[in-house]
Amino acid sequence: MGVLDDIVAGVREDLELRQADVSLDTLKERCRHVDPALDPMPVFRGPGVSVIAEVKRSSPSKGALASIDDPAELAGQYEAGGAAVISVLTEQRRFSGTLEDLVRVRARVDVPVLRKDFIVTAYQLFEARAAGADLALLIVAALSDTELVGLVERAESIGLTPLVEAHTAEEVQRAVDAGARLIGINNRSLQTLEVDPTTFARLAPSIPDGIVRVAESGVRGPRDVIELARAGADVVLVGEALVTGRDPRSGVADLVAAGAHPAVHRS
Ligand SMILES: O=P(O)(O)OC[C@@H](O)[C@@H](O)c1c[nH]c2ccccc12
Repeated sequence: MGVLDDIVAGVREDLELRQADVSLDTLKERCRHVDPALDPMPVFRGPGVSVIAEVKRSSPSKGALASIDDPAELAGQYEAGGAAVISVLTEQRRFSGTLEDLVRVRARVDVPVLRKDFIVTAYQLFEARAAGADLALLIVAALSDTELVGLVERAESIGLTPLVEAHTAEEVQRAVDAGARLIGINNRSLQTLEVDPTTFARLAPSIPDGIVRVAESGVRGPRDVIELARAGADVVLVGEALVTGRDPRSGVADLVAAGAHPAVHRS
């Protein structure tokens, strides 16, 4: 069993417990009382490379990265540094995140918030929206075509912008066919956990014009942002470098500055 299957199996177990506790109808009711979702697409489509800054305590590949006792404070720093969107990992077993982290982040910042998790059922989309999320990650490799199409549609119908993550040309095609407007290329394989920084540049050309391109994982600093901008990235998603760096606010600001004039760098 690959790492992804293993993680999803754990996610499904935890999900069953929550579903026994809170009904789908209750979640739908909560969704009616949260503020309407924010749309990240205008900023993503605007000039420069947007930065999605991630609240990430640990990962299966690296173990503990940062304790992050106050995720809202960290998110506030990211926002002050110019992050377009805050990503919050809510997976518990491998990434030490919770939905409560997302609720706290949402209460602090004014920019859109992404629920980063292993979403396999509509219930999790309603959970995300009820917690105040504006975007939700959908990982192509974890889903059948029918599931992917259904979750993209469901997300859109409740105001969530799905970020559809692919790792191969075939997965990019499946994301496009599912109607994704926002596609992430993950430089880290969720099967082997290896980062190959050339993955984005290799696959970006297969994403049709008009779809927003997100480069995910392995971004260490401004130079990588310039490289990815040249390769066609509209957005970069960065976790580890920011949570382990000295100052999250200036860390984000440096990435934003590097991506501010991508046309100059684009070959
Ligand atoms: O910490 P990094 O290397 O900057 O990567 C961030 C983000 O891309 C990574 O956390 C991620 C990308 N896709 C995922 C899917 C599930 C969990 C985590 C991820």
